[in-house]
Amino acid sequence: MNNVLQLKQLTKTYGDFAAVDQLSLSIKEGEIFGFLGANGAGKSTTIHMIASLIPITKGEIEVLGKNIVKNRRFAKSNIGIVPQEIAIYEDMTAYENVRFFAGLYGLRGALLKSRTEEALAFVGLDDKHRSFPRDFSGGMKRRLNIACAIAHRPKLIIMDEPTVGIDPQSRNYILESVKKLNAMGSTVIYTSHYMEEVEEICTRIAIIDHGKIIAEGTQAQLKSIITDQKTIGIEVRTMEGLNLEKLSGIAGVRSVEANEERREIRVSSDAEVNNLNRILKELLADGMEIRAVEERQPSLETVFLTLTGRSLRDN
Ligand SMILES: Nc1ncnc2c1ncn2[C@@H]1O[C@H](COP(=O)(O)OP(=O)(O)OP(=O)(O)O)[C@@H](O)[C@H]1O
Repeated sequence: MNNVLQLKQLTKTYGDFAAVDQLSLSIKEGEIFGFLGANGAGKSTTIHMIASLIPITKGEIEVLGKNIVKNRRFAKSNIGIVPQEIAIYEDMTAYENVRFFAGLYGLRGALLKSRTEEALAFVGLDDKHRSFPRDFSGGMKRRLNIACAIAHRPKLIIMDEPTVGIDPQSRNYILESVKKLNAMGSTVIYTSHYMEEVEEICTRIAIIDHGKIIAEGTQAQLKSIITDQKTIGIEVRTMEGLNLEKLSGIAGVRSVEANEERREIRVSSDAEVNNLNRILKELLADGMEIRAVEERQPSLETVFLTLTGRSLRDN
């Protein structure tokens, strides 16, 4: 498979501070690639350099094998960016907005018209051609923003936290759209603070911290990095009687999570500590009925926390 995007030692400095620090990465055709990082990790700065919105301090970016600085127009026509801040014109109709952005990418005439209509239909706004975005919900504005970025059918679509602050229905719609765009042949870079979204759609992930990639791979590969912990899932008949504090106090236990829906208790412990008997004994002593005990992979959240020392969400 060909590389759609290649970053070579990409660096962006502001004075002495490196927001992006010699970052190298290859993304292949057909991937949905996730950028995971806490606030300030350098995700947006990287994306802005890829989209030629800010200059590169050092290093190189290639889109479909071509240097983006030397082949500006080529790069632009092959990239569609959905920025973090919604970038649409409130005083233009939905149709005019998409037509305007598609026009910037060089589409003209009948093709401009058909692609504009196609993009609006794709995001489910085909009955809103003449409506103004000022009357739209947050989710509809996001969808319009996506239509503006995809009308020119770019090979690479970059979405910078497209689901922040929108209703669950629009969120699902956007996630489904990402999968559909990917199935139709676009490679996607997706950044999000929501770990579940990344787990649901991304084929490969880079964990970015302080402007560098600290880990990269498929979910299974990232999870296998965590070798100093083991996680067991204990399925119970009901959660009644569950005492999380008591379980957390058992020697070697690092975290305990209860999933009501699946009626599963997940206990992560130091790999070298054998505390399974003790855990089960405590549950039985509290009158719980155990249905199954299985080994589980750590969650992506645990991987992130272990590698970066901080949580994605609460900063
Ligand atoms: N124009 C600028 N001047 C100085 N520092 C900047 C500038 N733009 C970004 N930075 C700094 O670079 C670092 C990376 O910022 P960036 O926006 O890329 O992070 P991020 O991972 O996208 O975070 P977020 O999720 O908040 O968007 C931050 O510390 C930020 O303060």
